[in-house]
Amino acid sequence: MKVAWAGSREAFQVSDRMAKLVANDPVFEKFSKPMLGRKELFKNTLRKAAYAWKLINDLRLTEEEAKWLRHYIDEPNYTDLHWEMFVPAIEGQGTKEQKKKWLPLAQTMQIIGTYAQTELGHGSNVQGLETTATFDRQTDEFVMHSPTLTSSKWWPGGMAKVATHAIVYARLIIDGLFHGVHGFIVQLRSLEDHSPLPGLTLGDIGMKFGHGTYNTMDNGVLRFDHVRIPRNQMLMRVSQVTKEGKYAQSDVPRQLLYGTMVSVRQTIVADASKALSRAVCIATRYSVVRRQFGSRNGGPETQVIDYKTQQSRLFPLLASAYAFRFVGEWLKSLYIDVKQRLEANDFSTLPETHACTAGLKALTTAATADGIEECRKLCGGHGYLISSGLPELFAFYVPACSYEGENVVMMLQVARFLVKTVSNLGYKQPVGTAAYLGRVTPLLQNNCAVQTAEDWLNPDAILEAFEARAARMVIGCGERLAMFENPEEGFAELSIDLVEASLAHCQLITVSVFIQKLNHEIPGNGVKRSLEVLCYVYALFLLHKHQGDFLATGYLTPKQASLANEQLRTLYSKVRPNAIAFVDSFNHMDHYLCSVLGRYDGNVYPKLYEAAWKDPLNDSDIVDGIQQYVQPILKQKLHYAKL
Ligand SMILES: CCCCCCCCCCCCCCCCCCC/C=C/C(=O)SCCNC(=O)CCNC(=O)[C@H](O)C(C)(C)COP(=O)(O)OP(=O)(O)OC[C@H]1O[C@@H](n2cnc3c(N)ncnc32)[C@H](O)[C@@H]1OP(=O)(O)O
Ligand SMILES: Cc1cc2nc3c(=O)[nH]c(=O)nc-3n(C[C@H](O)[C@H](O)[C@H](O)COP(=O)(O)OP(=O)(O)OC[C@H]3O[C@@H](n4cnc5c(N)ncnc54)[C@H](O)[C@@H]3O)c2cc1C
Repeated sequence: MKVAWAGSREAFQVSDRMAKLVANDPVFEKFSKPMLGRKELFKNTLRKAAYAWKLINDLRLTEEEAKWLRHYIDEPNYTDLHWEMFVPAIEGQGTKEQKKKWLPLAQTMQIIGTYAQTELGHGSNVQGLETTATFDRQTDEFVMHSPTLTSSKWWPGGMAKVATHAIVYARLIIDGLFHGVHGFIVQLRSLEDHSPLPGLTLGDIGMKFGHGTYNTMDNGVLRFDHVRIPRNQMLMRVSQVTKEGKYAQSDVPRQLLYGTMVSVRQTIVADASKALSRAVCIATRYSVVRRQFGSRNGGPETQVIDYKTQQSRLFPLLASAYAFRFVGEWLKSLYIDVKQRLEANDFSTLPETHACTAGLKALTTAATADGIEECRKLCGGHGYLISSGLPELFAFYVPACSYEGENVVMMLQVARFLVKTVSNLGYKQPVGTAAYLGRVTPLLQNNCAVQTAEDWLNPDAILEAFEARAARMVIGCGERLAMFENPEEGFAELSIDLVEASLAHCQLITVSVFIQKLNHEIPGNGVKRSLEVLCYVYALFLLHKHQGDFLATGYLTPKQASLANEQLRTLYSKVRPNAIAFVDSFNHMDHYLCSVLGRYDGNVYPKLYEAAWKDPLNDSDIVDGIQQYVQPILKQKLHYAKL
């Protein structure tokens, strides 16, 4: 199962080696992080990042190994933006000459970059950005300027204190004419003494949610006061500006300017299963250790994992972790394919890839963020302790619902793709993830054939149910949209239904990828059978949760919906004996989990007790402030005492 989770034996070995490397090196200790103040926390992260870079070079780690190393170090920092956004932006949007100049510098970290798109006043609406890049023909330069307070760049990770360069997104202006938003490579700091270059105001935007996690990152604010950069620092694969000030667009579609976001959204989907599996591992192990009620004749109480209600909250999350792992793997291969096509100037699959990355990013991050919080509740009161590992994980993870495309905004992008697909149905056969929309007639006419709970243990029945629900919701929206004279008005009016239809479409993708995975790639019958159980749990849990959709679209009868729920309860009993094996298969080491409740050896209570004593408040019996503020209260008889 460890191999099935990792994707291959080789992938398992690489990640396992890196996990051990990090866990066994004292530099990467992290248990004391929540006790550090911001400055210490940040410096500590800089130290770890520098040491990691040294290890990557000294040990000559491959790109894959380096990624795992950074993952297990488990502290967001400036290198995330450098590797995940700055470098890909140059790769995707730079010309050959630009790549030749900038990539070697970035790949050896002689320069450190960030991605400066969002502003104080605009994040989702990229076309609304206000920063200007005005071409000056006399000097062959662009003048970068922040004309308003709301045009201040706001959020870019690593920008406040570390990055030497940024890809800055700004409105291109030539001779007073606006030519849309483009990316520019801008140097921010001196490579000699790291001071901000003249004309730039740079700072940190302040502490964020949680304590020890995202505050390791220096998210920054940046303002330009007429800062000049050479013309050849505009990323010119999509559009070019000549030294005469002529603006030209190549055959490459404008959407490629958004290409870096497609790349990172794919990474975010691939990472969702890491965060969810981490929370599920902690909650499952603890649910086996924790006992409440049910003791008879002085015997042990019941393990909380044996309560059906605990299972009904935990096991769907376990199944979701596996589903997200497989859909992440699938999306990665889709993305690798589109990347190769884009390099060869084939843009045909970009719209579908954009819809998949946007929608699955929204689906997986929302379910993971909610899932981590559910795992905290599944651990009862102890889940609220930092030493459970869950509060920090939650604080780290929730912004994923907002960054790289706010989730609702992303679902609306999926909706645009689906509406377009439906309106083209007469003359363009949908392919890939939208192919089912080409079979609307049977999907709209046929109803579910399930008659017994057992009938739900059938991938075809499940797939058809999810296809019919999505098709009916999408087509329904399309029909209602057609009644509006102004399509944009209609889209806005129906946006709530459109977001729901998009979710149904994305859930269909996750369910069908899970089923495909079982059909083709699982080594070992035992592993395959166990994963089948999880696949059914995932699908039937979604069906139960959204049964309103399945019933309202008329595909299911209430009886069939309740048979699905009956089968789901039976499936929980099949998951129970393997629950620990399922979470051990994630291969998460204690160092990575950083959780007293999720320890591999199950030795929870002594370690919980021991962890409490490490709190700085327990350094002495009488702490600072007691004599000054508590003793006087005890010694005086004031108003309320007299009453
Ligand atoms: C416990 C601690 C654990 C710590 C663990 C640490 C582990 C470390 C490991 C390292 C791994 C880390 C990896 C992840 C890194 C993440 C870092 C996060 C940092 C965050 C960065 C950011 O947030 S950057 C800013 C992101 N901003 C956005 O996403 C903005 C969202 N807005 C948009 O994308 C767009 O503006 C829009 C799409 C919403 C609207 O655009 P616009 O108004 O121009 O367009 P239209 O809707 O009219 O669309 C036009 C046309 O284009 C199509 N289209 C839109 N986008 C794309 C695209 N991206 N690609 C292709 N096509 C696109 C759209 O569909 C339209 O097409 P039509 O055919 O015309 O309909
Ligand atoms: C931790 C973190 C790190 C980040 N790192 C970076 C970075 O490195 N570089 C960078 O450039 N940016 C970064 N960002 C910014 C991030 O990309 C934006 O915050 C994100 O894209 C969301 O945009 P917004 O803040 O403008 O949200 P808004 O769009 O203002 O969202 C507010 C609300 O409005 C709703 N809404 C907005 N538009 C619509 C619409 N059309 N229809 C319906 N509802 C709508 C949203 O659903 C949401 O509920 C980071 C953000 C965070 C939290």
